[in-house]
Amino acid sequence: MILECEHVVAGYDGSDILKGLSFSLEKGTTTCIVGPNGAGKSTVLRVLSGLLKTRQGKVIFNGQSLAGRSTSQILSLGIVQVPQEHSLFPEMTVKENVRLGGYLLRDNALVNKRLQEVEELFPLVKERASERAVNLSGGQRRLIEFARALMLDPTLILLDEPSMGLDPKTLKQIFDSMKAMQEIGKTILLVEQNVRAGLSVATHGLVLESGKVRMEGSAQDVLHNPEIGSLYLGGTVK
Ligand SMILES: Nc1ncnc2c1ncn2[C@@H]1O[C@H](COP(=O)(O)OP(=O)(O)OP(=O)(O)O)[C@@H](O)[C@H]1O
Repeated sequence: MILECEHVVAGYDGSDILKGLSFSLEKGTTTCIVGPNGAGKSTVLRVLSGLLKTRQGKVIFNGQSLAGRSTSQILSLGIVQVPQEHSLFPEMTVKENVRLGGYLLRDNALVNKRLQEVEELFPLVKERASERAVNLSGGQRRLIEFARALMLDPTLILLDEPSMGLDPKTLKQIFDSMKAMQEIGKTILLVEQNVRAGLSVATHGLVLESGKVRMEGSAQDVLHNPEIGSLYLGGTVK
């Protein structure tokens, strides 16, 4: 297991949102977290990236506890998050934005090597290298955010609703690029409102309800579970 969450309690102000959450991620898998609004899906990602501290329980990543670690320490350990809102610097070029993803490396030769690897996986990085990020479409910006996240060669990539606001054609590119990241061995934890598409790209599914795991299993099992189907997939999600 690359990540283990054990009885995690976490929340905001006076209220607990995650109420004793336990789950684990196997290396190289893609897990899609689904569940109703407010279930705590994004909160899970915030805990794993260190933006939110746990109140109880523990998170073990690659054999090490995340307790007391800052967001940049967690980045160095190999967990990187692509946030829900777009996060490129609009006036900087694509290449400058992607290079920034390697800011913790402090070794120019290594940054250049990583940039080359990332360009191979995401040709758009090279094709639009000197374009300012502001000139890209929403889907292209998302791909560049994925590319930037890969600069540290992370073990675990957290994706918070990456398809938000994108048209169906662009959506396919986003999901294809997740598959490409899977193929190079990355472990992915994905929160996706587009439940069917999210579970289709994933190997595992985790159903969250009121801050607890309602069901976990293979993505196909979750996708075809009649109860889950009627709750989250019935009619509204294509
Ligand atoms: N910064 C915050 N301060 C206070 N409460 C918050 C904060 N962020 C989220 N919450 C609350 O925590 C609960 C869980 O939020 P979270 O974003 O994890 O849900 P979610 O499952 O991702 O749902 P959604 O699909 O609506 O994004 C919600 O009730 C939300 O209002």
